[in-house]
Amino acid sequence: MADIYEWLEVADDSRHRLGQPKRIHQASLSVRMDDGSLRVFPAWRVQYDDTRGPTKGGIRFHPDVTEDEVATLSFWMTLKCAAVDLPFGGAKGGICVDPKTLSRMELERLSRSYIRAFHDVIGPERDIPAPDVNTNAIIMGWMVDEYAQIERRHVPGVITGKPLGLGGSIGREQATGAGALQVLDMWVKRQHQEPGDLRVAIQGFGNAGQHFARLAHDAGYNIVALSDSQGAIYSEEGLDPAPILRHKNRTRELKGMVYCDDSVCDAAQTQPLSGDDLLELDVDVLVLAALENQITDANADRVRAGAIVEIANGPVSTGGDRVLQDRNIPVIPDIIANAGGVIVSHLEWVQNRMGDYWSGEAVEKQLRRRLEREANACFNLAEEKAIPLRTAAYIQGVGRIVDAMAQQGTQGYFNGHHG
Ligand SMILES: NC(=O)C1=CN([C@@H]2O[C@H](COP(=O)(O)OP(=O)(O)OC[C@H]3O[C@@H](n4cnc5c(N)ncnc54)[C@H](OP(=O)(O)O)[C@@H]3O)[C@@H](O)[C@H]2O)C=CC1
Ligand SMILES: O=C(O)CCC(=O)C(=O)O
Repeated sequence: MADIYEWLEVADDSRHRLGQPKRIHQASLSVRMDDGSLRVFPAWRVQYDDTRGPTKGGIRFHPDVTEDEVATLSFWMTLKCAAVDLPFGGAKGGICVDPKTLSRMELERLSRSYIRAFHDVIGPERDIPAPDVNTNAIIMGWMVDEYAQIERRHVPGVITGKPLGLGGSIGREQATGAGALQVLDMWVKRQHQEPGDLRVAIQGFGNAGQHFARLAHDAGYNIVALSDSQGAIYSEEGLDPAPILRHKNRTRELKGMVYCDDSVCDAAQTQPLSGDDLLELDVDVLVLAALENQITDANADRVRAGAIVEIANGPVSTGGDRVLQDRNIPVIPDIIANAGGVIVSHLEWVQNRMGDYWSGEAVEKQLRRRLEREANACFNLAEEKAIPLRTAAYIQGVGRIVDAMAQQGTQGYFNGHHG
């Protein structure tokens, strides 16, 4: 961050405030298992900065979740919301759990217990959770219901990414993938390239990766490789994500696709691949849509992609970024590339507060307009100053945050402003 602060001549007060999270909430969630035993899961909600508005960010269920990880993710949420000019600060939540080992009832009890633990620190004007890794609309539905039961009233604006029947927004489900494709399209156009000429490999086939793959395929990109946590598949001829998604939903893993007898899958041309090998394929675009630290200083010198799109948060480490910069491999950074999700979450929150709901076209139009404006501003700044796209995106986000801090005056923060 030091270079960003130098660029913007950020005052010491703001540097101190942005140097650590404003609030870290921790809880131990006791959950009754189906067999009668009790398990306790560590959980966090970290609210990094609320200068520009209520804090916003997803909740992650993963066995590797730690307080440090949630805090880092909450910092990136703060930068992301500011970089695309949403009236939100940044937060993130997490539970250290492998949700794949839980039954549906156990998962529901765990999700509800998260809300009971953090009920007092979230709310539509305080902190608004949403889905992230291994959480989805169904889980958000349980959570918003738990919050309503505690409050004894409907409060749909407390959580976004909900099912439509509980106040969710049309378009939120695919928003992260759709936004990432829009940003990639804009970048491709600036390079005077055509989607049909580009070979794309995608790491991660969950909410963000699946929708990106489907929409990119429809837009003419040639998807040659896909991976999930169990392995990868590759086809020189190109993969059609639709039947692959059906297979994944049926079997929960991609790699068996090679041997499946789905008539749309040409097994002869689809080969298995290791997840690590996917990262080193000779492709035009490598899309990272799984977890952090996938490209580091240990493997960045073996990347052969022409460009990288970060749909995941932090998939390229600082060391990896340095190597890619030296090798002139552009990285379209997470806080712009994956901002479609939180942009439509904002639209959902606005609809909840108005009590009126919009068509898919209206949501899509607003998403496109905001991303076009903010991604273009980032691309222009990078070009004008000859700086990496990530530096430009950070300048865009941090600039707005420190301006707002300056406008607050000097005393509010220290007096426990906003709680
Ligand atoms: N959902 C959203 O709206 C947003 C998500 N993001 C970010 O996008 C990323 C993905 O999130 P999301 O799609 O929601 O999460 P999901 O849980 O829906 O999907 C994650 C995907 O990553 C796969 N995966 C996990 N580990 C690996 C690995 N080592 N190699 C390859 N694939 C792996 C999972 O495999 P498997 O299917 O086998 O479990 C799964 O397919 C995260 O970084 C998240 O923070 C960012 C903005 C918004
Ligand atoms: O939709 C949201 O509020 C946040 C999604 C998220 O967690 C993210 O953008 O990383």
